[in-house]
Parts: sequence; C-alpha cells; structure tokens
Amino acid sequence: MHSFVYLASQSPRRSQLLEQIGIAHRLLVAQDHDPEPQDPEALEQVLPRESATDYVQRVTGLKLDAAIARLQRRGLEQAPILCSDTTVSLGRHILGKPESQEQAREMLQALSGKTHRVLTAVALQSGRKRLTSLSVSSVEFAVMDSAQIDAYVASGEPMGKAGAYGVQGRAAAYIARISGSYSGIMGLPVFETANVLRAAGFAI
Ligand SMILES: Cc1cn([C@H]2C[C@H](O)[C@@H](COP(=O)(O)OP(=O)(O)OP(=O)(O)O)O2)c(=O)[nH]c1=O
Repeated sequence: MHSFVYLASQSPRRSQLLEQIGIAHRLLVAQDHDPEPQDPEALEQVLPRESATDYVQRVTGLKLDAAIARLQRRGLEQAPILCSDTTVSLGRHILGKPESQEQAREMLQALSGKTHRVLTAVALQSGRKRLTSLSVSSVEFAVMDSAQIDAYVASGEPMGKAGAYGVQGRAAAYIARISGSYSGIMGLPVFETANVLRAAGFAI
C-alpha cells in the first residue's frame, strides 16, 4: 500500500479537496529555478476542432507527463502522481482562465443567464498503470447585469479560474442550479478521484 500521493498542482483548492478524503500528499510543482521543458501556456492550447472532452483529457495527460519527468529529474522518492485539469464549455466554445479583466468580463457576459458545462479530468500514474476519470457537470447561471459583472471582476475572484468564476466564492450568489459534482466544478472531483486512488491501492 502507498503512504502518500504526489499532487502535481499549483491549485490550493485541489490540495484541500484531497485533504478532505484524508489522502496524504506532497506537492510536485514546477519551480522557478527548474524551468520546465514545456511552456505551460503552450500546454494549454486548444487544437483546431478539438472538443472540450478531448481537450481537458489531453491537457491532463500532458500535465501528468510533465510531472513524471519532474519526479525523475529531481530524483525524488517513487510514489503515484495525481493531476487534473478543469475547463468550462459553453456550446462549442471552450473557456479557459481569463488573461485579463476585460476577458473575464466577456466570459461572464457569455455565461450570464445560460447553462454551461464544467469538465474536470483526473489522471493518476501508479507505476506503469495510468488511471483516468472525467467528471462533467452542468451549471446554470442567473442573469448578471453589467454592474454586477464589473463588481465581481473587481473582487479579483475570476482570475486564475476556468470560466472566470469560482463556485466556492462570491459567484455562488449567481448559480441557480448545478447538476454533477460540486468538487469537480471546484477543480478536483472527490468521488472520481477516490475511485482512481482506490484502484491504485489506496485505502479509502
Ligand atoms: C469553474 C471553476 C473553476 N475553478 C478553478 C479550478 C482550477 O484551479 C482552475 C482551472 O485551471 P486549471 O488549468 O484546471 O488548473 P490550475 O492551473 O489552477 O492548477 P494546476 O497547477 O493543477 O494546473 O479554475 C474554481 O476554482 N471554481 C470554479 O467554479
């Protein structure tokens, strides 16, 4: 049995959610003095005609490959590695993390009064085995007027979040309904994550 998992993520929410199910973990993230061979922005590029489902699973796989290389480069103790990626899809559009406040405003205008999907893929490398799972949720946003959007953007919360909002934050005031996984929308679907960890021999 494994005593811990590496979590290859900068996201404090993912670490919190893993903690929630009592999984001991160590962070395995890129460091400034250890430049990654692949630029993280290039890693998150959407390919032409790629579906949101394909995209989120492909990016998760690339993040995991980068994390495996990182573990080897640093000569760290061997243990399973977990990572995940979250993306928002509205119709045929994929909404990543906003690059500016203006872009955050545009994303929120697009989501206002509509239902979108949030996809979170998880992937675990345990020895030669790769276990993956995908969580898909629907989120119904109430109408947000432009003053409400401006105030929300000014709060700073949209930055660093796919779709420019956080279900766990102030945006909850505009979320009329969700169907799926609350933790998946936050960034790490706890049920699916527990399943892949169990399949790799963790006691949960
Ligand atoms: C939709 C939504 C997204 N998010 C966050 C989850 C993710 O952290 C982020 C999507 O970006 P990701 O690229 O999935 O992850 P990340 O870059 O933050 O972290 P990592 O180091 O693991 O690659 O958006 C929320 O926190 N709440 C929400 O309601």
